[in-house]
Amino acid sequence: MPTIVEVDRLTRRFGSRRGVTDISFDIAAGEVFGFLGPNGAGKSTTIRLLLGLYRANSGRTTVFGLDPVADSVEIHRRIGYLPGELALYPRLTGQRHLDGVARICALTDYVYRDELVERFDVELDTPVHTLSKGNRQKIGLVQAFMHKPELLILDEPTSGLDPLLQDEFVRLVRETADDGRTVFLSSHELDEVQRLVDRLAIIKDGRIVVTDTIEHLRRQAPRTIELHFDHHVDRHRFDGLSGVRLIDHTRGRITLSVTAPIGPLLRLIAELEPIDMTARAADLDELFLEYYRKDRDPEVVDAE
Ligand SMILES: Nc1ncnc2c1ncn2[C@@H]1O[C@H](COP(=O)(O)OP(=O)(O)OP(=O)(O)O)[C@@H](O)[C@H]1O
Repeated sequence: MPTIVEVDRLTRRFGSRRGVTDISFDIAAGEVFGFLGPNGAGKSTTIRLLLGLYRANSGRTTVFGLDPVADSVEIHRRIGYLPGELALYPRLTGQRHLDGVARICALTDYVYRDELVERFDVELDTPVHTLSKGNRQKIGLVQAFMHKPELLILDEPTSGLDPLLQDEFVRLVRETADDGRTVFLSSHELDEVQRLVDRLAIIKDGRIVVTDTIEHLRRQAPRTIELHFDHHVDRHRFDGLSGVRLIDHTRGRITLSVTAPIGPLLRLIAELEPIDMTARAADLDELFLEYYRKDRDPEVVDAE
């Protein structure tokens, strides 16, 4: 698969404030790539670097093999962008906004646009300042998708959408990827990212802390096992089992978090003869939160 986005040791500072530091990742054609991180992590800065709105202090990035600053016109023609804070003209209607974007993109086929308007039940005839946040967001979504761009860059795309429309959005992204087009999706919503993406990077304090597939992360994610006993069991029996952590211990109940292959633990459990056992599925949220939690860097760094 050709590489659509390439980011190589990119750094952007704002005076003494960190923006992003030494970040690298690639996105292949047809991939849905998640970019996840808490507030202030550096997601929007990365997007602005990809769009050529900021210049990097060091490192390199290409989009479709082109330079985001030097080739911005060509790149912008081939992408659909939904900004985190959608700027619309308050007095214009949704229809006027969509017509404006259609002109810029030289859109000739309106069938897909009309289909999206219907699917998302977009209000086209009232000035946008009278619309709710979710209804404005729907206009932004149609603007980004309607010309079937090769790459979609979506910053917090489902913010303000109700659960039904969030499901519709998931379908739209899947169709886009099935069509061989590429989606870069930035979010701090763990659920949204889990449902949608093939691969993700987690950014924190301006640095990427992990890049992996959802499937691989899920395999590493902790499972929770709860054991019930009608006799006393020494909780230290689980000490020394690699990848097994005791998270709770009350009379008759032991709760464990497990990240290793389950075999050795199951043998020990059988020996201890519990009266009941429940196992909860891999908890990706917990794994993500671990990455989120690890010590925070200060906002202000020494400018070199
Ligand atoms: N124009 C700017 N001037 C000064 N500092 C900036 C600027 N833009 C970003 N930063 C710095 O870069 C850091 C990353 O900001 P960014 O907006 O990229 O985070 P984010 O992950 O998009 O956050 P959020 O989820 O809250 O939108 C900020 O904490 C801030 O210190």
